[in-house]
Amino acid sequence: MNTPIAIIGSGMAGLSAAHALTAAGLCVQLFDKSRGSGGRMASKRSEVGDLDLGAQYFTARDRHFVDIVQQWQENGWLAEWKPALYQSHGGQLSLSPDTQLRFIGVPRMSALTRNLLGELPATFACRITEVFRGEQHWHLVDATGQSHGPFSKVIVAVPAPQAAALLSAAPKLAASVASVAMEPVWAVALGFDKALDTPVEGCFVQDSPLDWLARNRSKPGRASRPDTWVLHATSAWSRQHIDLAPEAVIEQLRCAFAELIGCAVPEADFSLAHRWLYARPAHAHQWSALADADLGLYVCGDWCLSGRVEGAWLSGQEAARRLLEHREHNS
Ligand SMILES: Cc1cc2nc3c(=O)[nH]c(=O)nc-3n(C[C@H](O)[C@H](O)[C@H](O)COP(=O)(O)OP(=O)(O)OC[C@H]3O[C@@H](n4cnc5c(N)ncnc54)[C@H](O)[C@@H]3O)c2cc1C
Ligand SMILES: NC(=O)C1=CC=CN([C@@H]2O[C@H](COP(=O)(O)OP(=O)(O)OC[C@H]3O[C@@H](n4cnc5c(N)ncnc54)[C@H](OP(=O)(O)O)[C@@H]3O)[C@@H](O)[C@H]2O)C1
Repeated sequence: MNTPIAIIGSGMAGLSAAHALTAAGLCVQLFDKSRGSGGRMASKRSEVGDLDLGAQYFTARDRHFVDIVQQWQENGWLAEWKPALYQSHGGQLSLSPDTQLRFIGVPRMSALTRNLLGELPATFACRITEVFRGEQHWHLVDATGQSHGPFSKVIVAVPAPQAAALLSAAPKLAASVASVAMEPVWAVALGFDKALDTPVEGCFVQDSPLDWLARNRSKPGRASRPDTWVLHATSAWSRQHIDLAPEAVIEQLRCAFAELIGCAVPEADFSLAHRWLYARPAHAHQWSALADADLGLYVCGDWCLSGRVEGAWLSGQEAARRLLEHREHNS
């Protein structure tokens, strides 16, 4: 049997690499520090239903990604989201329809990555802290000190600041990855027993602590009651308020929401806040994926490209392609 390939991170990039490698007949083993797959495409189960706190939707522009998105849609894992879209500039709210196709996992964003995970071998609640190479093979050590291996190659598919810490075996690679800054985002969910009196279902926001807001019930497959909303702060606001208590974040973003939405906003009947420390890369890159192919160490993630779901998928594909290419040349 093949010595398996370790993939650290079961977000879109890690799952994309896993699919490309298993399609080529190789064995993979995924590891994730969370209890499930999906990473920043996660959805939170709550008393008011599932809430997509990270990625809100995604677009498909690359033709390979367009093709796979179509397959996922045919499998019933995705739906198109057609919200009544608004924009807010300087406090002025206006309708902002466009023709962009936007996709979401159904019945929650994380359903897509759960479907992609399928039966792939994966170890969850396992934070990898060390990646080292023995004489012939790679081994991983987790936060409890347990070691995992042997593996023929390793793909690190986690946000850049977390990846850099795992790359001490390849100092040049580690230095490139460590140069990538990622920005935080505070996300807040609000639930109202009595629906808000507004036609807004999604809104791109400028000149506010908020960057984006979405109304859950406008998304296919979501509960219609209570009326729940997800608000994202800008990265600048999130950085400035990084250590603010969640209750204070909720109140400040609720006030910003009330100022722009153009209808009465009562106290929320439900609220929660989630802090994404590494939400998006500070700058876009055109790296696709990074590697020390002779060592057998590969790095991928949205931050190698656009900082979007599409970029994460493309980056995972590229890491797998480079691994397979190197393997072929050396066989
Ligand atoms: C608030 C927010 C809103 C967003 N909105 C959009 C949007 O509307 N549209 C869009 O296209 N994109 C959006 N994005 C970006 C999108 O979510 C990401 O581009 C994409 O999900 C990244 O996938 P990834 O696999 O590269 O990384 P991740 O999803 O971060 O996956 C990395 C995985 O690695 C795991 N991990 C990390 N360190 C370790 C370790 N040491 N050991 C084991 N496991 C580890 C994590 O638990 C995680 O599951 C948004 C992101 C956020 C945070
Ligand atoms: N919050 C986070 O941490 C994020 C991390 C990574 C990505 N984030 C957001 O994801 C969205 C995905 O971008 P894309 O796939 O390119 O989607 P688009 O819908 O095309 O949006 C891109 C960008 O364009 C502006 N925009 C698009 N449509 C409209 C419209 N109808 N009216 C007004 N503006 C529109 C908008 O940019 P602004 O700078 O104007 O707000 C969109 O952001 C994308 O939203 C990322 O921010 C979040």
